[in-house]
Amino acid sequence: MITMKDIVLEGHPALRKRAEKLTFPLSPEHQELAKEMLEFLHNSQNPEIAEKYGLRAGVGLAAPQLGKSIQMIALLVPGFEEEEAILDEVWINPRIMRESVKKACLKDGEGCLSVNREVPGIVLRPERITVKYQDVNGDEFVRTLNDYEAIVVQHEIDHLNGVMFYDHINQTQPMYIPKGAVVIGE
Ligand SMILES: COc1ccccc1NC(=O)N[C@H](C(=O)N(CC(=O)NO)CC1CCCC1)C(C)(C)C
Ligand SMILES: [Zn+2]
Repeated sequence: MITMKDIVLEGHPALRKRAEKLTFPLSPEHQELAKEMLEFLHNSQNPEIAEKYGLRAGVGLAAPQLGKSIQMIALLVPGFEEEEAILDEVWINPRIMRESVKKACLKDGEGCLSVNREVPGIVLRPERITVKYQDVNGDEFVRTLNDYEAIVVQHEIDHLNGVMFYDHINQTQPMYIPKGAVVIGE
């Protein structure tokens, strides 16, 4: 099972490379990796397992964070109360096709499973995105997301392009939120 020691930290080259597109059918190794990545997120959101293995509660994970420079991300965005998760899946070769002009940000900024420090600052991202991706079988999907799930997906796709969340923080005014931006978590 994947635990925190398998997740590379900032400074690892895989976090600053463009990840390779995958072809289908996926190799058995890549099929197994997809399963393990989603299982890590489920484990990390299970209080007993997370406690036992010291897992940070993850909502998304990108293959480069495991040192694998391939275009694969796992997403587990919980629903509200006990309803099922909003996103519980692995996306291959995701590509943002459209993005809104309107921006959104998390009130308290972002963190990262590969960053073991607080990096204060607002991370502005398009509030709504349309993403094309393939599932582990190679079937193609187009999906429009907004708000929190759009932020998670953009954070993970950034990892496939060697981008870290703090690359988006305005160095001169890190806390500045432009007028008209949607603030999530208020
Ligand atoms: C169940 O957990 C939650 C429930 C409700 C709100 C938030 C969370 N958890 C998170 O935001 N978790 C973050 C996360 O997984 N990531 C993913 C990551 O590092 N991917 O590479 C960072 C988030 C920052 C914005 C979007 C993803 C960490 C870095 C704090 C572990
Ligand atoms: Zn991250």
